[in-house]
Amino acid sequence: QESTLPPNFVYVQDVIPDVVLEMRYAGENNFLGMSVDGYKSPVAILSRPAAMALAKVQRELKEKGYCLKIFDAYRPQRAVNHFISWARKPEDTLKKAQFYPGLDKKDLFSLGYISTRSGHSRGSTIDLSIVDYNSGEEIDMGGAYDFFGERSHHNYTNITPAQKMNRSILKNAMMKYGFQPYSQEWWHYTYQPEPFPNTYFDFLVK
Ligand SMILES: C[C@@H](N)C(=O)N[C@H](C)C(=O)O
Ligand SMILES: [Zn+2]
Repeated sequence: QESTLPPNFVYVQDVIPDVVLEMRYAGENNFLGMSVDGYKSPVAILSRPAAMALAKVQRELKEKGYCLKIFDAYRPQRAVNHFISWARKPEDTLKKAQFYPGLDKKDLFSLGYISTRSGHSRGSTIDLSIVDYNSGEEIDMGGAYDFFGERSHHNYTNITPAQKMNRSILKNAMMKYGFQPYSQEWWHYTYQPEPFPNTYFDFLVK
């Protein structure tokens, strides 16, 4: 499997066999409501250093009864371009109620919820949550993945203490192994130092 990838990229499942994948942009359960350009298979790809660090996160969380669940990892630039063309079609509001009820889709980039030059395309950024290791049930983060609004911000206060604690469990484990959080989205982390800080890759996810 690995031989089809550029040097220093790996399939996350090859490094973390028990990781849970729900690759949203390879299917229709996402803010566009359609599979996104460049995603040919529901697999997660990362730079090797990021994947190795993530394996340490998984090992630590597993001891606490949790398992990582990945929603997105490496994202081809053509997928980002698809996001941009989608945002330019104001008449298409198919998934507005679920993913961006309080916002105009044309503002999602300027408000920081989607990037035209995304860390995901540099290969060391990941969107993820945690689930119960045995049941696979998602841990309550006080907001859904890719909900674009203040509820997703790390400093949002109108969630329960348990939900805050759950966000902290993920954040503390990720930061311990070199992943930096993103203030606007509780699920989005970038491994530092990035092995490809200036390269926006466009190979297919397959
Ligand atoms: C679209 C969302 N999942 C995300 O990853 N947003 C950040 C800002 C990005 O596009 O890099
Ligand atoms: Zn992200």
